[in-house]
Amino acid sequence: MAQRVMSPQDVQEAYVQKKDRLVNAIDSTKSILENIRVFNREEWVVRYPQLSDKSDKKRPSGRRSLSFADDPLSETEVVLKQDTTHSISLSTVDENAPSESSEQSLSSDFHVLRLDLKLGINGSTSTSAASLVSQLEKASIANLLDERIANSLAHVDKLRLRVEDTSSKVLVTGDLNAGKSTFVNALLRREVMPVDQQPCTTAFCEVHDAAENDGVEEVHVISEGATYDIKDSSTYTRASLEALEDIVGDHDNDTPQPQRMLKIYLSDTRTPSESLLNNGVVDISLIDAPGLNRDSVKTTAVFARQEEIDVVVFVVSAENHFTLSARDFLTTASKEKAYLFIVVNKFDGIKNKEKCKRLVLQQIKELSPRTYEDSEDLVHFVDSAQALQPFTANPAFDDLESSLRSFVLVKRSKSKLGPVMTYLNNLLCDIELLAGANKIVAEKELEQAKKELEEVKPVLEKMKKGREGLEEKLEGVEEEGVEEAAMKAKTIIAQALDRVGEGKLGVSSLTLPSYPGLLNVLDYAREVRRTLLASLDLAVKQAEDEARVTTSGGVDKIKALAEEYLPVGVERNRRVFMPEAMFSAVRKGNGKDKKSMIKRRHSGQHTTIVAGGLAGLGIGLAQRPELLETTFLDLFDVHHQFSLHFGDHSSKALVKANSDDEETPITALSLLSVGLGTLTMVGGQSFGARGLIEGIVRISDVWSNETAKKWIAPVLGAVTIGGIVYLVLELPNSVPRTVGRRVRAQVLAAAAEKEGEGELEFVDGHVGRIGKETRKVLRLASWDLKSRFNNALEERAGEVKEKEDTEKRAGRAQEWFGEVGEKTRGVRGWLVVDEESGEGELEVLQV
Ligand SMILES: Nc1nc2c(ncn2[C@@H]2O[C@H](COP(=O)(O)OP(=O)(O)OP(=O)(O)O)[C@@H](O)[C@H]2O)c(=O)[nH]1
Repeated sequence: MAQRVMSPQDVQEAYVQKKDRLVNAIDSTKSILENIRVFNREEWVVRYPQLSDKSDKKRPSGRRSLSFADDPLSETEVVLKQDTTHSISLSTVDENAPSESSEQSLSSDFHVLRLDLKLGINGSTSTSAASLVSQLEKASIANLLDERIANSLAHVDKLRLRVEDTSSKVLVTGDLNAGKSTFVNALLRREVMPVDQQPCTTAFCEVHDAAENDGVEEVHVISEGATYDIKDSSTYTRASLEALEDIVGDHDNDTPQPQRMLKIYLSDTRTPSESLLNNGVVDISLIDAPGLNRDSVKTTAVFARQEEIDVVVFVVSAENHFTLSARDFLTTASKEKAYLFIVVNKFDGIKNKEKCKRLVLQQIKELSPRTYEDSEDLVHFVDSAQALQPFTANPAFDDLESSLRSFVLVKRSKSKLGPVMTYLNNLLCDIELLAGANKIVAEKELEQAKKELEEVKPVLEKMKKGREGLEEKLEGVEEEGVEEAAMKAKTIIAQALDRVGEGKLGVSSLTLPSYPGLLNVLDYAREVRRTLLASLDLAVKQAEDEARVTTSGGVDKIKALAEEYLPVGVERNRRVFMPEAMFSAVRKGNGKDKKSMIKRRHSGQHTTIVAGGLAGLGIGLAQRPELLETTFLDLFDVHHQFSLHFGDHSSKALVKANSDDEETPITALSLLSVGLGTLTMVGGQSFGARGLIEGIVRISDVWSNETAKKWIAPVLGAVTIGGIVYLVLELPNSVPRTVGRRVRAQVLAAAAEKEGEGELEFVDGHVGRIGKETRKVLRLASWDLKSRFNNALEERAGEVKEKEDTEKRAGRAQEWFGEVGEKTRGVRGWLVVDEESGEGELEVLQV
């Protein structure tokens, strides 16, 4: 207690410092809490940690299992450390680190921010709590936490007001006639309170600095039942200081009166360093309570318990020592409030002062041991009446006064700042725990996001790079396939058509019918025609089959590209390419092929590609009646012979045909020449066209000769008969040729009619159709792959974006919670200095 000589200024300064530190701490805590709320709302759902410290013998001390209210089953082993400032820090367990043995029993639960999440009746077992709590969503827990923080903020606001409130009340009480009023007057250095040898104080007289009442000295008698408000004059009646004696003593002592409350405003002219009321730090008000008697002990005891009473000054007469009621009160009060200041009054009149002191202290020791321990500060032997004498030195009373001032301030920091500090300290602990746990979550999430990004990002990059290549390759496959199919088709069909034109079969798999004899020559011609047409059909079919093979190859290539370009986990096209479904629409008319036509297998997850054919472009020639019609012309093709030799344009109009034939000059047109033309056709091989024409011209010369007219007719007749015979004999060979030529021409004509242009539309039409069909299938397959690829790309991009966002958010949260932890530790640092103070020592204030 060496520091008790500390000057009142020092005490005040220390108090002010402490108060300021506390206010700063409150403000910092508030801002931290507000930031947490904002962060919780805008950036990161703050998780509510649960630390279980199940007594696990194997678990090194300080280790806890960290889980979260919204996810009670995920447990992380953490180390809970408390440093010299009692600051809590959480860190994940480093298995390699040596386990430190910490003897401290660390609190691992929330004090202030605790959420009552245990909904069950016996929610104490972690399993039942876990199962109940797991039903709570992360967000709703965060909301609960937010609410809790909001409440706590409101409370902190109240605490701040309390800390900043500089008013402090000193209750003066004691036995009847102990000299309480005299003591109060001595403190005020004025005779304000009525003093009488008879017990006179019947009201609680609260003395304030007149500054609080605009400098006016007066008495406010608080109306019964009203809550005093200096600004509301209806709650009290005014009276002058002079009337005080009347008010206080204005009744008969025999009838108990309800305790009245008075406010007395006094100006204290002394300097703040001398004045108790106007001390510049706290607005102390003195309350002169009625003397303790049977009726008022309780009232006074209740009064003493009130929060705003910082110090209880107990006045006891040195002459009487402690009466029964005094003992009663002291016992109660010392239990309630450990801070009692005892004034042993009327000491001047005591003869054996040492004995008196000894006896009084002995009694105090019994009644309030803690007061006894600090008796040098807390027990004063004075004479108040003496102190009131002007111009008299009274060191004992001066010492009392100085002690009382310090005591008021120290007790004040105990009673007002202490609880605030404790609350704040607990709150800061909670924030540290919250920040520490959330930092760990953020770290984990960050790691997870990083790990996932490491997997997803390269895939995305590869896809991005591969995108153009894939498109190019797909285009290549399509073009190549179409080109190949078209080329093959062209070769096959054109060759077949040329062969048919020469009277040969378009494909080798068929055989021409054998010649049945002259009588059935027309049937023969019809049969030849049909076979030739069928061979053309087959050629087209062959071309289609080739296209199927080509397309199939293309589809396989696209599949290979899918394997190459689509990342793992993306669903491949599960459709199965069915080559027979290509060109299927054309086949519709063909009963035989119906089965192989369009097979849609709904079984399983396979669906067939249905490639529609191009209807009507010449396939199924052998079924077309207009082409099957066999006429005389199939036996003797007059038009052909005519155009062969004279190349007439009009004949060309009739038979849009063979442009390979060499152009011949146009001469006169006659039936004869047609006939001769027929001949020419028959003997085509041996005579040669030009020779024959020359012959005809020579014959025409003979025609004009008169003598020749006589023999020419029979000669001509014989030649004609011979020719006919020859023609008939030649029929088995000539029919296929004639029919073939006609068929080729007709087919070309029919196709051309359809197309309305160009002569080679039969071949080109089929080639175009086959190419188109091939393209259709390949395009569908590449489109599928492309869309799969693009979807996958988009998905990966989205995933990467999401992961990157998570990474950013978690990174920020980790940093942020780290900062909060640091800040919180800093704020706690300010408090700890104060917290370490002992019980009621003045030295605390010497920080
Ligand atoms: N000699 C001496 N007399 C004192 C002292 N203090 C008070 N007295 C006398 O004791 C009597 C009672 O004093 P009060 O101050 O009225 O006592 P109180 O405790 O306020 O009385 P109640 O309020 O009625 O209980 C008065 O006659 C005072 O003059 C003191 O220090 N020395």
